Amino acid sequence: MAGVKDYINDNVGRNRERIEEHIKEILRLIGENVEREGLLETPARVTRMYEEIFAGYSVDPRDVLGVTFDEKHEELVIIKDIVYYSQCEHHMAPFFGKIHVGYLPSGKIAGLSKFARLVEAITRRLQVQERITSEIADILVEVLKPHGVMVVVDGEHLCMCSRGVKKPGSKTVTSAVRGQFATDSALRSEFLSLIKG
Ligand SMILES: Nc1nc2c(ncn2[C@@H]2O[C@H](COP(=O)(O)OP(=O)(O)OP(=O)(O)O)[C@@H](O)[C@H]2O)c(=O)[nH]1
Ligand SMILES: [Zn+2]
Repeated sequence: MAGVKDYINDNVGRNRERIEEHIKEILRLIGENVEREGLLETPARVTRMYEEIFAGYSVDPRDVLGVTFDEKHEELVIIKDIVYYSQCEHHMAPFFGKIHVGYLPSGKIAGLSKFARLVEAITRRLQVQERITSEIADILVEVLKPHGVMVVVDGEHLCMCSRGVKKPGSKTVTSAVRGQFATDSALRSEFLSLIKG
């Protein structure tokens, strides 16, 4: 498994030639001329792109929160507007949007950049938006053991825009609440109003 900061899919690296060959074959099968100039490098380019967009498989999301600090602050912390790009597992089409994370620390905080790294590790895979939302919440609960966590994700799914039902601009919003956020509606409202601003 690659180091946390490498963020590259090492399976793709190991299987580069075979992946390139399969992409070439798909191009042939859709009726393309794989010998034309514009496509000569495409299998290699797509393979390099897979190294990036599927980098999450080479990172254990728990590891990115490895560095934590003991801190007395036990009130709301919000990291909002974390942009993500993921690939839907049904069509392998991109979906993207913003992720907002709030938590109530119980003596342990994580470095702010680690929340964005957690998002990267979870979204750079084949995913559904609901699972992204609950995985972020559950991993934060597991590692930081906070009093509560709330995660809100919005997403625009290209499989609903450029194909299929063709509804560009429609947004999916998902949320997950854990701990105190599940029982305290004022806390949920505070979080929601702060992520709007
Ligand atoms: N719940 C959920 N569904 C998703 C997500 N990404 C894509 N989908 C949906 O996955 C479903 C797959 O449905 P299928 O009927 O098997 O596939 P399809 O024939 O291509 O469906 P259409 O998109 O309706 O043309 C579609 O309704 C997609 O909109 C996601 O993150 N969460
Ligand atoms: Zn899809």
